[in-house]
Amino acid sequence: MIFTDRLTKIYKDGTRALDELSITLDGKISCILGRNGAGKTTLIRILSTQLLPTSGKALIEGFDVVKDVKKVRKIIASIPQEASPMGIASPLEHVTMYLTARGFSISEALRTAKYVLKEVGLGDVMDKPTDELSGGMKRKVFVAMAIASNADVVFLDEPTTGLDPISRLEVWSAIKQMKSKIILTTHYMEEAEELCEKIAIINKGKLVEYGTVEDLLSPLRGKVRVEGKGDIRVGNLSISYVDEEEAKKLVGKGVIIKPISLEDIMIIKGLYYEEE
Ligand SMILES: Nc1ncnc2c1ncn2[C@@H]1O[C@H](COP(=O)(O)OP(=O)(O)OP(=O)(O)O)[C@@H](O)[C@H]1O
Repeated sequence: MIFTDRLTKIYKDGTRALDELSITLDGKISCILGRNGAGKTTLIRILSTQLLPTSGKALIEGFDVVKDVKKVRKIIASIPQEASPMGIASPLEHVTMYLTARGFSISEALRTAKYVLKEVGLGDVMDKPTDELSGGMKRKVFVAMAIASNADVVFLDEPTTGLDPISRLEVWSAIKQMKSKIILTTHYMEEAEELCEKIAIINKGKLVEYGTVEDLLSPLRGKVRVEGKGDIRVGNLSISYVDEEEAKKLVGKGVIIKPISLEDIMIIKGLYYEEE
């Protein structure tokens, strides 16, 4: 369980990236969803003991991320957004070295590394120097490290950013098979819907909503999204939410009708409106 109490981070330039964020993440896979700049990376960096909070408290499985750093580091694995692999080492060497550093025997590390690299779709390139791999493949090397770690809690900061659709599916499938508790940040709604038991939506460093996909979608239950008609403006788009019966009457009248998704929750919460 991950727990924060009034967690605040104010950077040196005065940016308040987290603003008294109190949250309990209790899902097997919990997602932190938010737009660019919402505070997701700041939260992950604090939880994974890479950054100190300005004030407030955060606990991972009961251990304080400031006072119990060593204990926290033992039970977590984290892939930072900006991680980049060492050029000449192969994906297999990367993952194997990482696992041996975490206490795996060499044979166990090799076996696990090979298995996980195949799972994320890097089976054919696991012996190549990583600097010969594409950007998306390099990203997958780090996702594979976190997945293979088998840590109690694994933090994945935007694990599928920059990946093509097939790679994204491979990573999703590997993530679903993990035994670890996972905290994942994303701004892809479909990723959160596909993977996450619990979702926390944050904006400007504050918690906007927390719950299962069903909980979050409940304000719009029974409705559909109509694009091309309505008072809600998202960029150049007019949007409204209407009952299915009402939507049927709009068919053929130059509108697009779509099922409700988490994106709509972001819209009704005001997170996708034009900036005032
Ligand atoms: N080192 C830093 N110094 C000053 N401000 C920072 C620093 N790192 C992040 N910020 C600011 O803190 C806020 C939150 O940033 P953060 O990277 O946590 O957001 P995010 O939700 O992860 O965004 P993204 O989806 O774009 O990665 C932003 O306004 C950002 O500009």
